[in-house]
Formats: sequence, structure tokens, C-alpha cells
Amino acid sequence: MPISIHRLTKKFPNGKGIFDVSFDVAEGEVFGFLGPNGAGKSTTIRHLMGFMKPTSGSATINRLNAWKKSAEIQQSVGYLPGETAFLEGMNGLEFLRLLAGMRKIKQIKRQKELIERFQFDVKTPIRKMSKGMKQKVGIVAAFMHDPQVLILDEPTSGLDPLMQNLFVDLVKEEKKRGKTILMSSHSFSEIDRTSDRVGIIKAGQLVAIEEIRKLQALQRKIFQVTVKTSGDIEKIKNTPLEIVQIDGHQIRIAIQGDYESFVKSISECGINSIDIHRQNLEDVFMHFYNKDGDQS
Ligand SMILES: Nc1ncnc2c1ncn2[C@@H]1O[C@H](COP(=O)(O)OP(=O)(O)OP(=O)(O)O)[C@@H](O)[C@H]1O
Repeated sequence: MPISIHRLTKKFPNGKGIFDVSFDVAEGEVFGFLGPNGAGKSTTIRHLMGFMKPTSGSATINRLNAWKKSAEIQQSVGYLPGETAFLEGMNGLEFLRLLAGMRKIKQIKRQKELIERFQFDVKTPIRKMSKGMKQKVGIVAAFMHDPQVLILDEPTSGLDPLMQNLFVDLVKEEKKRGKTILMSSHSFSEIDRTSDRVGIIKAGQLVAIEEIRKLQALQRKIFQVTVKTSGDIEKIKNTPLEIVQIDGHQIRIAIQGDYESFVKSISECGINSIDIHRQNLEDVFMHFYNKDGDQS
């Protein structure tokens, strides 16, 4: 496995930290690492990059122990830190060139492509850059050497929705090219759009790992149907469909996968309109696991 975390524990003197965290990320997989503020996402990621020594357990990248082989790992992995502390005296381009030099890469074509894609003036002095602009420099820095493994700590924080979309497209393209990606986030919708699996961390403990596809299959859709007559409402009431709400000629029906039975059941009705609402994936997840995160 390109990324492997085994029983990783870091106990800070204040008692906080991460405890017995284990998961792997397979080649070509995008793994979303989700959790509230202070849950332990950055601490886990810092161990993977070899910036911290675990109290116990291990973090490995391409079978290299992250703590013992931190120099090799930091050289090769595409890393986007949660808080980008840049050298303030430089402009964006100077910073990227310095980093490319440290990584000994000469090819700057990819760097240029990424700068064009994220549409920013790379020659702006870093101290004058907004949070979003710094984040873009960080994204270019993480992807520009075409790394096989990418570790991204809250990559879209500070980006506007348009730029978030560009970032999601980039992640999807890299996945297609076989890259292994671990990305942390606060936002389920971002993970929903990019990841194969999601891991949830709370108070330093990994409480659940689930395939996104499985959650999507559990996701219910609410069909809001406006029929022509009250007789149509009565017809629908006599079918096995799960009715959530009736309001005049409008009826809301919950469907989980069985669309055929829905179509058959309403085929005899006069219909003015149908609107479809998707249940939020986070709600599916919370329904699937109870509040404490134990599988119910
Ligand atoms: N060096 C440190 N010394 C003491 N406590 C720390 C240290 N680093 C992190 N912590 C604590 O460990 C816990 C996990 O922090 P971490 O930064 O990993 O969370 P996070 O999930 O990345 O949160 P955020 O989304 O806010 O970045 C928090 O309670 C934090 O205060």
C-alpha cells in the first residue's frame, strides 16, 4: 500500500493527540479524511510527512517509515500543509522555483500549466497575497513535480466555489493517472465529489471508514410529485411507496434505489411536475453510524 498507518498514537503532554489510528490508502485511491476542528487530521498527516515522531505505532509511505526516512518522503510526496507558512520576502514564482530547485526538478511545464489553470498572478509578493491565493501557490507546489503520492491538508480552504471546482477536477484527473491521494477536509460534499473512501476522525480516534459508493447507494431521494387531481393522490396512497408528506396535490415520496416501482406506481396518475431532492450524504452517514460514531 502506498500509504499505510498502523496503530499510530501521538500523545501530547496536555493529553490530546491521536490514538491507535490505522488505515491504508491503495494505489490509485483517493481517501477523504474527515473530522471537525481539532480532531487530529493534521497531526496524522504530519506523522505521514515525517515531521513528528509517534509515541507508538507507525506511518509509512511506499514502505518507507515516515519518521526514519523523512528526507526521502518530503522530497517525493506532493504535500499541501494545512497552514501554508511561506517565506514572506518572496513572490509566488520565486517560492515555486526555490522549491523546484530543492526537489531538483528542471521541468517547469507542469508548473506553468497549473498556474494558468488556477488563474493567479504568480509574481505577486507572498506577503500581499490573500489566503486563497496562497492556497493556490500551495496547490501548484504540491502537484508540480507530478508526485505519485499526494497528501493534502484541507486543500480547498480559502478557495472560492469556482476554484474549488477546478481543484476537484484536478484531483479526479490525477486519480485517473493512478495517483494515490489522501486529503483532509471539514466538508463532506468535497469528499463526496472526489473520494473512493472516507475515514472519519473524532477526538483523536478513527471512528469509521466507509466506501463513498456504499453511502451513495444508501442515499435516499425525495421525489416531489405534483398531480392533477385528489384522485391521483388516493391512487398513490394505495401503492407500496413510502410517502413522506402530502400537501394538497403535492406529494413527497422517498425512494432508495427502486425507481422502477416508483415509475410503475405513478404511471396511472395525471402529473404536472416532478422535482427530485437528494438526501445529504452526511445525513446518510450520520444515520448509518450513531452520533458517537459506533456502527449501528
Ligand atoms: N504540538 C501540539 N502540542 C499539544 N497539542 C497539540 C499539538 N498539536 C495538536 N495538538 C492538539 O491535538 C488535537 C488535534 O489537532 P490537529 O491539529 O491534528 O486537528 P485537526 O483535525 O487538524 O484540526 P483542524 O481542522 O482545526 O486543523 C487538538 O486538540 C490540538 O489542540
